[in-house]
Amino acid sequence: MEVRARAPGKIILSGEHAVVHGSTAVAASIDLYTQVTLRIPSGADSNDGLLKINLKDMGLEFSWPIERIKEALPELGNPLSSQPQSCSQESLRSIAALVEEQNIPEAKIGLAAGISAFLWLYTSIHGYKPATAFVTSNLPLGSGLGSSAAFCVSLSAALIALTNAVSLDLGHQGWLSFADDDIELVNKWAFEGEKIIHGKPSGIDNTVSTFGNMIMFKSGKLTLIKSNMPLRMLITNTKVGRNTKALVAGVNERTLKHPDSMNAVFTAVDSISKELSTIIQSPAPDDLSVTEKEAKLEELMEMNQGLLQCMGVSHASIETVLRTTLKYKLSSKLTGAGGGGCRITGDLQRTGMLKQHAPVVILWLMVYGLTERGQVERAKALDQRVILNQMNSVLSGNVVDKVIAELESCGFQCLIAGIGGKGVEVCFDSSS
Ligand SMILES: Nc1ncnc2c1ncn2[C@@H]1O[C@H](COP(=O)(O)OP(=O)(O)OP(=O)(O)O)[C@@H](O)[C@H]1O
Ligand SMILES: C[C@@](O)(CCO)CC(=O)[O-]
Ligand SMILES: [Mg+2]
Repeated sequence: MEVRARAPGKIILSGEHAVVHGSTAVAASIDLYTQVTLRIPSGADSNDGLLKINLKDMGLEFSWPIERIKEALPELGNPLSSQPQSCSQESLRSIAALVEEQNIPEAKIGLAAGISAFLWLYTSIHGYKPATAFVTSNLPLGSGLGSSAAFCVSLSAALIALTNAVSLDLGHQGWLSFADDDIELVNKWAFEGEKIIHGKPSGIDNTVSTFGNMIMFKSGKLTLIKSNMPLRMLITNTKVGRNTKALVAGVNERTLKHPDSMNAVFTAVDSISKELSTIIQSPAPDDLSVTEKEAKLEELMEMNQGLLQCMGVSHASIETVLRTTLKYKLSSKLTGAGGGGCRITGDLQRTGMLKQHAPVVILWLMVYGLTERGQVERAKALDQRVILNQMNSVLSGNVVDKVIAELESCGFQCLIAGIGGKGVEVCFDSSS
């Protein structure tokens, strides 16, 4: 039996961190994916009695004799794939011991969290069957683009697809979506995996990776957003090391120290996310309103970035990107968990995690109307005379090319991502 599953990464347009404390956030899927191929051997083909995970991009493989897993996690003999379970502290300790036996290279120790989530999800859903999971991804790990969620969602989808808990057409050619109830199950299992990696996730990352599109999310509930604006994002990767779990814990600590002030910050973020989603969804009847909407979105983004600074999750490298884009009158904000304040960076350095984690932080800015493709889209939406004026001023400066060149000269990486595409899908057909 073999199945492939793929799940997208995400950007958060507004509300990261505050969403963990009950505020509204807005997120969209991006066209970068993690893919998991799960092979469960049948009959004589025993896979040597091993459970394996092969991280193809990194050339790493980890494996455990099934007997060793049985001994470490004896309570998982009767897996209940239709009932997502949280990993107990005791199971977490047993899983940590199984992961430690693998001697993960020091430079890749951040992978331990992902491998732990794999062991929990696999054994909770399939019990003690030998199998191999192959993983590939074009998302940077630990960057703010939801690599952990895309990993947990694609893994959960592949695992669930090979159980009786869902009904899928095994003869279908090409990529296939889950039915409504089944997709909820994938999302719930993925959330259990995210809990192992993040500590205290809000669930926004696994939800947007599962359902795709653009979503508004608050206290575990999602509302799909239909954007009436062709948004494009320039994502800048500052390549500064960070880790979501530590950053979320840092905001939590600050909230315990200054509950009233931090709650006021979270309330402000809630309003920003709500206003942002109203603007994105509102119809654009005339030229002026499109421009006005863009200006308002930029302002809201700037305000959200200021509040993220209050939460202590910005970073000197993020400030450099902000200053650079501001020179071209473009607003940016960090997306995802951010880059760590001085105190958290201190903690990370002490535990050696700064060195060990994939070193990236992402920022984004709107480039609607500023790229060549954006010009075409704007041309469709706006009056030709107005466009010519705007195009002239934009093209003479060639803003996006200039800002990208300057950001890259600082050592950052830039990419323009498509947003709001499909969520998780599976495929049983090895030819596609
Ligand atoms: N393809 C993958 N293979 C194995 N482990 C992965 C993979 N993708 C993510 N992970 C696990 O997730 C961790 C990164 O998760 P983390 O939440 O810190 O960052 P992120 O999800 O990229 O960013 P954010 O949560 O801010 O969006 C990695 O260190 C690893 O343990
Ligand atoms: C920082 C955070 O808000 C988003 C990470 O992408 C954490 C979460 O919501 O789980
Ligand atoms: Mg994550």
